[in-house]
Amino acid sequence: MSKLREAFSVKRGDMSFSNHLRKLAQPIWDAQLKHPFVIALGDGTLPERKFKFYILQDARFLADLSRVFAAGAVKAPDSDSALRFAKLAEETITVERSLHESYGTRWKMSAEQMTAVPMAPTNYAYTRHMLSVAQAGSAAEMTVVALPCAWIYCVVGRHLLKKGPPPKHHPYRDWLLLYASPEFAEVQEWMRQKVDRWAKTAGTEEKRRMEESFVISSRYEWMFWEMAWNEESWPV
Ligand SMILES: Cc1ncc(CO)c(N)n1
Ligand SMILES: Cc1ncsc1CCO
Repeated sequence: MSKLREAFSVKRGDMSFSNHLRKLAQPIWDAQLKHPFVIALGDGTLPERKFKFYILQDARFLADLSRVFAAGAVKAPDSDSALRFAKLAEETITVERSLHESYGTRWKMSAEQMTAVPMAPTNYAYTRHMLSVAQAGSAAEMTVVALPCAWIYCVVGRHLLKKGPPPKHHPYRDWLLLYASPEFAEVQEWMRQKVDRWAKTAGTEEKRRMEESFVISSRYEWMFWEMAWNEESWPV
């Protein structure tokens, strides 16, 4: 596109709302790819202890993300969207259960022991943020608050596998393959379509809330890596 047409289309506001959101959060997204946890996860040098901390927190995170999708099924304005959110709620529980099974065996922990792990501060704050927006907001706001989860993991997964599939002996191979998969990419594509559609009829105030929720969720995604890297705990 020529510079002139580019400037013209921006002026006319041709950019989709989801791309507008991503642009707002771009510095935060760039910072994730440089986070030491993400780099070490990709090259396989991440200490198992930190990975274990992350997976145990993430299992609890996914249980709440599933509730956020379930709220989407309640709020969806049409039955196709309701069905898709209900499926996402189900799939998220399935992914959470498979974490319990595979890593439970590896670390000799029962499902009860895994769910009894207390949430670290950042995980608690992030999931409260999502649950509160999902409960108080519209279907569009619910979708936006959960969009960085699906979209950032897709970007991170693909970034880490840019140079090709992980070798058979890579300790975090399954994780990388899950998030770099086309099936996972489809989740954020569908959510973006919904956001772009619903943003067309959203008011100025609602759009402002969507921008705020998206940026806050993006920040919490960065903070989740930081939480796991530092094995964060409650100060008192
Ligand atoms: C913290 C976090 N964000 C996003 C995903 C992927 O949805 C995940 N598994 N965990
Ligand atoms: C968004 C998301 N994150 C982990 S599982 C899931 C739902 C679809 O696999």
